[in-house]
Amino acid sequence: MLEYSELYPIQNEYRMMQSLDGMWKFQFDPEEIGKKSGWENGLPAPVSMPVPSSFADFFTDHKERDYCGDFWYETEFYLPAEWRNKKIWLRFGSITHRGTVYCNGMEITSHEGGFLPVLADILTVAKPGQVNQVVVKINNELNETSLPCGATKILNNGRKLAKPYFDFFNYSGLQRSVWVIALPEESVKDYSVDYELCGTDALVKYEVVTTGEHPVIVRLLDAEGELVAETEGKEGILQVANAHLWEVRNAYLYQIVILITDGNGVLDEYREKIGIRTVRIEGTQILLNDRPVYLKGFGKHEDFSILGRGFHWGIVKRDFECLKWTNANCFRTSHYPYAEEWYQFADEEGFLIIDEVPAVGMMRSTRNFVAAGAGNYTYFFEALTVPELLKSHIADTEEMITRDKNHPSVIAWSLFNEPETITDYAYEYFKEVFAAAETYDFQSRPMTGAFEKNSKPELCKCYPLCDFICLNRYYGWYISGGPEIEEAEELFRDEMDRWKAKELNVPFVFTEFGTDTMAGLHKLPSIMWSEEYQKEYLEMNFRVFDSYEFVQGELAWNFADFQTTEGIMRVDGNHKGVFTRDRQPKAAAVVFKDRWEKKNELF
Ligand SMILES: O=C(O)[C@H]1O[C@@H](Oc2ccc([N+](=O)[O-])cc2)[C@H](O)[C@@H](O)[C@@H]1O
Repeated sequence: MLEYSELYPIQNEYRMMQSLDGMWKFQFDPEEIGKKSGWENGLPAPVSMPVPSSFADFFTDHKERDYCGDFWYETEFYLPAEWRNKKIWLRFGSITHRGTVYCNGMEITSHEGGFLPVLADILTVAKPGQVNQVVVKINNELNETSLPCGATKILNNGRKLAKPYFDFFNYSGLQRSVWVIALPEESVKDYSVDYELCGTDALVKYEVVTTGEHPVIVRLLDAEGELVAETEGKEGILQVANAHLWEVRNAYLYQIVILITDGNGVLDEYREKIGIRTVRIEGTQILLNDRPVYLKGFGKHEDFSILGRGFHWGIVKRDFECLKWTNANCFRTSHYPYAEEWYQFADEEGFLIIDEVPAVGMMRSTRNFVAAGAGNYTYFFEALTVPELLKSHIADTEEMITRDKNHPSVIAWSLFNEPETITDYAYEYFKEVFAAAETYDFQSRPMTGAFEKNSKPELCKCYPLCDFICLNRYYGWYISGGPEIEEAEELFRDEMDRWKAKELNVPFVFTEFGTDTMAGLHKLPSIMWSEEYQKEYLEMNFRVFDSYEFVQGELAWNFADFQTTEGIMRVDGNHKGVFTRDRQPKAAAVVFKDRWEKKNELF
């Protein structure tokens, strides 16, 4: 159980909030002198830096864009005098990858892991009715004891460089919104909901955690704001007659209202939109509200020019318009939990999400695709540092599930992407991760992970942990690409036949397949990297998917082109996007649009 509340901040009579988004001060600390020199009291020579944003792509110099090490942010805020009797917190949507928060010069908290909220209790140091200072010391180095995995190289001149074991750029900084929030002394800390359908009615089972002992009232309002159910107690069941279900691309949202009362009045109120739906696996099918659903969509990234991984509602809006245009119904938050607003919007739009922890790069290589491509065994889970990594993995899993567990859009947890899975060491490691994850989700959603090509049916030790199996496969790209595509299809079918022969009786979802494609490069006959080849590759993949009834979803890699570390396999980023980085369609987008229009998601 986390010590602080991960509930998304809201404003009402009892809860207040103030955004700290805007222009902050910023300073690199390559010599690591900040702490010794008292930078927690104010930065000596700062530049300006927008929040939320990654810092990297604002700069025009290599040393700044590729900066790896410690760096600091600073801002000020006025704390309203009327908030005097409240609990005061700073809430960072994330601090990437780790940071220490100071308020008025005092160290408040530290957090490891760059993709989940950080809460800092500043009650004892913040001054109501005055201007207060916030300083954050951040570090963006990669290692093998926290997620995502990588290494940090030190050049001869002492400069540090990130060496990710994955291909997305190591964007960092304050990439999500920052708030000051004021909560009542006794407040709603957390709540969970789960659903059961009984004919046309539904049961909403709930659990509420508060910071005190006073009684709790829970109400359910329909989309018009009319009361449909009410009950008392920190756990209980709300009965909903003629329930409107939250369906794929047809989202009906209720509002849950949680009140703490002391007999004289209300002490706190928390409200949030929720959707009534069930999700479970039965045989080879994924059932949403007891009906099979075929997943259609993409793996994505939080990635955009200039902002890097910085949150902007404009990107959310455009991406959902493009997703809807392709007739998609799902995406995977590869390879880390996204800003919370993505899930809120998916709840509204009726999109399904496979929510992924940042467990990527669990194969020792400067670029995991080199190791993956070569099939090299890298002894990853035999290192002495593995117990510490496991702790971070479980902590991130707890924080992700605690944060996202009430979103109707979230239908499954992905607990890894492309680790080494062929040893008993890997199995023992992931067994612990899955066992922990199970204890955090009130809805017991299906759990999975994405397997790369060395996780073959005969060798992979970890697939039995998964409720459904996700495969990342590149037959026709990394394997037998271009003129060899017919052979790629045979090899692909051969692997699928071997999975089929295992009679696992679980759904399979393709969580990656795709080709790098330069937008505007046309060639007849096709060559690899041309728009024509991307289409031919997809048509081949679709033939294979459609030959196996246990294939219950296809999430292409990637929704859009995205930035990566520089290297011999990437030309200004990864170009497997079906859309360009500025969200314009390549020819393949129409292939998806047509296929998914015909491929009705509900059977
Ligand atoms: O390369 C890609 O575009 C994507 O592929 C995935 O990694 C692989 C790379 C190479 C091979 N291979 O050589 O077979 C297999 C998998 C990663 O999950 C993803 O983050 C990355 O962007």
